[in-house]
Amino acid sequence: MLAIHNLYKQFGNLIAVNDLSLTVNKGKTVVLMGPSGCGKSTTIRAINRLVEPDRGSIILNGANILSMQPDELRDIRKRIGFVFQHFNLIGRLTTAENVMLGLVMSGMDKELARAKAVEALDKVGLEQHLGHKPSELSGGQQQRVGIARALAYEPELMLWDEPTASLDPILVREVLIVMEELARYRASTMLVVTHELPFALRVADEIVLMDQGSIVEVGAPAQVFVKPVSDIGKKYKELIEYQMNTSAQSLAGKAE
Ligand SMILES: Nc1ncnc2c1ncn2[C@@H]1O[C@H](COP(=O)(O)OP(=O)(O)OP(=O)(O)O)[C@@H](O)[C@H]1O
Repeated sequence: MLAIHNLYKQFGNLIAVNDLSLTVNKGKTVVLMGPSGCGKSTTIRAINRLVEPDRGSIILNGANILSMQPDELRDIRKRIGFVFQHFNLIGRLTTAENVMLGLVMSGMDKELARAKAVEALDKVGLEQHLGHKPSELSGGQQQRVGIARALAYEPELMLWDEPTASLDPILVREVLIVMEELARYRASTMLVVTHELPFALRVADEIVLMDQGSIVEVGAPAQVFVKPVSDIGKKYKELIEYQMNTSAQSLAGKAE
């Protein structure tokens, strides 16, 4: 279980995250949404201390990540998978080698690391591409390698920071399908920053809406997007209604 209490981060005069508290229960998928610049990435990056908050606590299974020393932090990072917007694969390495690299560098035997890489790549549907270089893969496949790289550690918590934001829209779907499968069938605990409304609607156990560094609304998708109480929630509701008006059914009507 992940519990964030009173997280606060300022960049110069700008308050990026303002006394934010949030809980993610084991096995649940929580989707963090909100306008650009509202502090979503800063929050999620603070969890494995890619950003150093000014104050607050981040408790994962009883231990406060923000008070950990470097060696404890190194260990906890192995238990937290992080999928970034940019996949940062190493071009001269194969798919399997990219996934193995972190495991081998953290001291794992090469054969075992390879077996874990193959297993993780199988989970994201890339078992046929073990020997391919990133340049031989589509953007969606490259991001699935990025997901496998995080999964190979068998993390207890998966953090996703806009994993589809740099993808061609046509390739977004294959990544969302993998994420949905992980959320539904593999009982990972997931905190996801995304602007993908269909994913949030289909997969989230809970939606957390942020605005200007603070949480403004929390609830199940059916609550937040159907009966919103916050201004941001109301804007998402309008957006969903707008998108539904261009659904396949109404397109079919136009084609007749
Ligand atoms: N390293 C930094 N130095 C200075 N300002 C920063 C830094 N990182 C983030 N910010 C600022 O903090 C605020 C919150 O940024 P953050 O990236 O957390 O927002 P976000 O909600 O993830 O936005 P987006 O959806 O556009 O990624 C923004 O105003 C951003 O410009």
